[in-house]
Amino acid sequence: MSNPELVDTVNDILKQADCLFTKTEVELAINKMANNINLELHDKNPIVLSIMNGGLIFAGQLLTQLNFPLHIDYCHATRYRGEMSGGELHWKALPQLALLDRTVLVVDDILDEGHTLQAILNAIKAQGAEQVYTAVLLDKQHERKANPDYKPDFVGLTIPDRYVFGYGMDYKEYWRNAPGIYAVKDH
Ligand SMILES: O=P(O)(O)OC[C@H]1O[C@H](OP(=O)(O)OP(=O)(O)O)[C@H](O)[C@@H]1O
Ligand code: HPA
Repeated sequence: MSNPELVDTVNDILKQADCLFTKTEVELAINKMANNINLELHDKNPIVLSIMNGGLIFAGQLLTQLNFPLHIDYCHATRYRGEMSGGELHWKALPQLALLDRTVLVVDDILDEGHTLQAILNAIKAQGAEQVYTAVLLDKQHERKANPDYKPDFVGLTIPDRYVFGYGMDYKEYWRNAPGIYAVKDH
């Protein structure tokens, strides 16, 4: 269903947004993360678990730069569901590979309040994974973290407390394809 008014509105969101990081800057951050992950996980035969949908683009770009044997799987947990603030976590797809005694690298786009990552880590540990690492492209800076002591193993970039989209992250399910990290005007 085409909807010219909607298309205009969605285009305006990108036009009015503030670019926090360009494509080049994000790519550089992902390169650095890949180098660190290569050093740390090269002999661990890990499962790289992408968290859909937001983790899709980051995981895709990261994976081609990992230079060691690994398996790929995904799960889908969502608590924003097209909104700008999070609610209850819904599991839409669980990992298919057996995680027992494996090293798992969880790959997601953003650590915001951290409820999503904590729930995923709990689920992975409950399945008997030997070791769990986390890689997030963005860590949002604020005082609302579910677990303020938790730090991901690999972080690409830190961002201020604004609602962002691009590189897999959505604004009302749009602009996951935006080639940079953008903050919505006035948010
Ligand atoms: O740290 P939190 O406050 O829990 O938020 C982070 C999570 O929120 C987003 O997912 P979302 O629920 O929007 O699902 P989606 O990836 O399918 O868009 C994002 O991709 C992270 O997984
Ligand atoms: O700032 C955000 N943008 C997009 N998705 C998100 N999920 C948590 N925080 C965000």
